[in-house]
Amino acid sequence: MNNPGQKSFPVSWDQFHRDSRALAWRLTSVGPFDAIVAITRGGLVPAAIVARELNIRTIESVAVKSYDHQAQSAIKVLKPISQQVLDLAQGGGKILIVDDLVDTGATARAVREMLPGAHFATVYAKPKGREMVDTFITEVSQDTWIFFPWDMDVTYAAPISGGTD
Ligand SMILES: O=P(O)(O)OC[C@H]1O[C@H](OP(=O)(O)OP(=O)(O)O)[C@H](O)[C@@H]1O
Ligand SMILES: O=c1[nH]c(=O)c2nc[nH]c2[nH]1
Ligand SMILES: [Mg+2]
Repeated sequence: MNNPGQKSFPVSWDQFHRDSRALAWRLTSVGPFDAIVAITRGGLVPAAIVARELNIRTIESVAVKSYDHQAQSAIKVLKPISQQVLDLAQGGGKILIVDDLVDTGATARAVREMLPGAHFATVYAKPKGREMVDTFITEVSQDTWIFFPWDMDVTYAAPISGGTD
């Protein structure tokens, strides 16, 4: 989670678009894919960009929420993957799962279990979750918080040397 001692890695819309396009380029050697499953909500943005680049028109979403239950993190499925896409995977269709990042890997692990043969791609990865991802673009350290453009606003930044101007 986001603690005061963490490093920060702010990402602009422009950078996110470039990094998502780079992900699409990397995925060209893995596909073609029959469908994308975007993990909401953060995965919706890279999924749209990758779908455009790779000409994928069947796009499904899955919503999961992780929470701590008696010191064990559990996952609740808020919106499951449609039967149509599960059938597609069962019939040999190639499915691409997309999220914005993996951190601990808990979200990725849960969604992978729903689609064991799918290819899992994220734009960013932290070390703990990296092994859950097949393809990603940029790795950041575990103590870094990634700030996505849809979570930010333009605001004043204090000078590096301190002071107010
Ligand atoms: O690897 P993990 O430790 O599971 O963390 C990664 C997940 O956390 C964030 O989503 P979040 O659940 O905060 O919801 P959001 O996408 O709606 O912001 C992020 O978008 C990933 O889906
Ligand atoms: O915006 C976010 N940035 C992160 O680094 C992160 N890790 C888990 N969930 C996250 N959300
Ligand atoms: Mg998410």
